[in-house]
Amino acid sequence: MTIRVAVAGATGKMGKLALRLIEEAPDLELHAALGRETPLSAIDGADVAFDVTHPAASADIVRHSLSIGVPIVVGTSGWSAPRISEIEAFRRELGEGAPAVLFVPNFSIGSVLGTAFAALAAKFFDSIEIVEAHHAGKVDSPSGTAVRTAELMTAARGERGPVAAPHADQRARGQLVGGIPIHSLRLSGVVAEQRVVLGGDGETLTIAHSTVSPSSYEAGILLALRRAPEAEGVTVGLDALLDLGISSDR
Ligand SMILES: NC(=O)C1=CN([C@@H]2O[C@H](COP(=O)(O)OP(=O)(O)OC[C@H]3O[C@@H](n4cnc5c(N)ncnc54)[C@H](OP(=O)(O)O)[C@@H]3O)[C@@H](O)[C@H]2O)C=CC1
Ligand SMILES: O=C(O)C1=N[C@H](C(=O)O)C[C@H](O)C1
Repeated sequence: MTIRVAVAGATGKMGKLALRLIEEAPDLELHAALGRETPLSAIDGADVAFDVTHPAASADIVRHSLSIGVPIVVGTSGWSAPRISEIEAFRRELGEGAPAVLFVPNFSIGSVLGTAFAALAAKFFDSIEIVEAHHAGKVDSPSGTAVRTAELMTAARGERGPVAAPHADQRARGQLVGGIPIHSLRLSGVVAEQRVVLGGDGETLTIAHSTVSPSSYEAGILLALRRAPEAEGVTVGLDALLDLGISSDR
């Protein structure tokens, strides 16, 4: 079966990457390539929508896609847990049979594993801080990956409770997500990096991931596009589509 894909953000870096992958894949076909000015009705009739736009535009695209019965893969950043809850409520209003949404903070397999390892380690340490670095053109901070990592680590701590983040009221201590400080660097020469540093009694553990080329996103994009038409409900994170053998409940 051929999966017809509508790409929102088609003029951007990720959109162009998706167009190439669709062109090369025998089981995928381009339904529509949406630019900033393209009416969202161009999505109508697709088997799956793929959103890689801007945090300010993504919610309208997701809502439109759900309203017309098209499942959607969302790669755009800025989807924190409270914003995802709003989409869950919107889907419930649409009733049974509402299409699936796959929020994917990071399509890179190494990044997904790094986040899963961080969640696994979270309850064993007193202190946790995240340092993420991205290319200078990134418009949002902290990164969606860092927010997701902090949310999963906070949830995984359970009864251990929040980490110690002394002097967190000082601006240089980063932005707190779930009590975990996130420090964002925006630099020429960088694609995307994340370093989770955990501190305990007489030791630190660092979990670091680097995307050195956008090619790291390709396998994850293809996996998400192929799974979305049969998916149900709201899924967050590519880990849900992979057999990691460890749990990272949201
Ligand atoms: N999940 C993941 O693994 C990854 C996610 N991302 C995220 O994907 C998103 C896109 O990244 P990237 O391709 O690098 O960014 P680009 O800036 O290269 O492209 C952004 C795209 O979104 C469009 N756009 C911008 N503003 C709006 C708007 N208000 N309404 C509709 N369309 C708009 C742009 O159109 P125009 O050309 O007209 O400006 C362009 O097509 C970002 O949120 C980024 O963080 C990026 C890499 C990996
Ligand atoms: O804007 C980017 O480039 C990226 N954005 C995503 C994020 O915010 O985490 C994913 C990846 O880090 C690249």
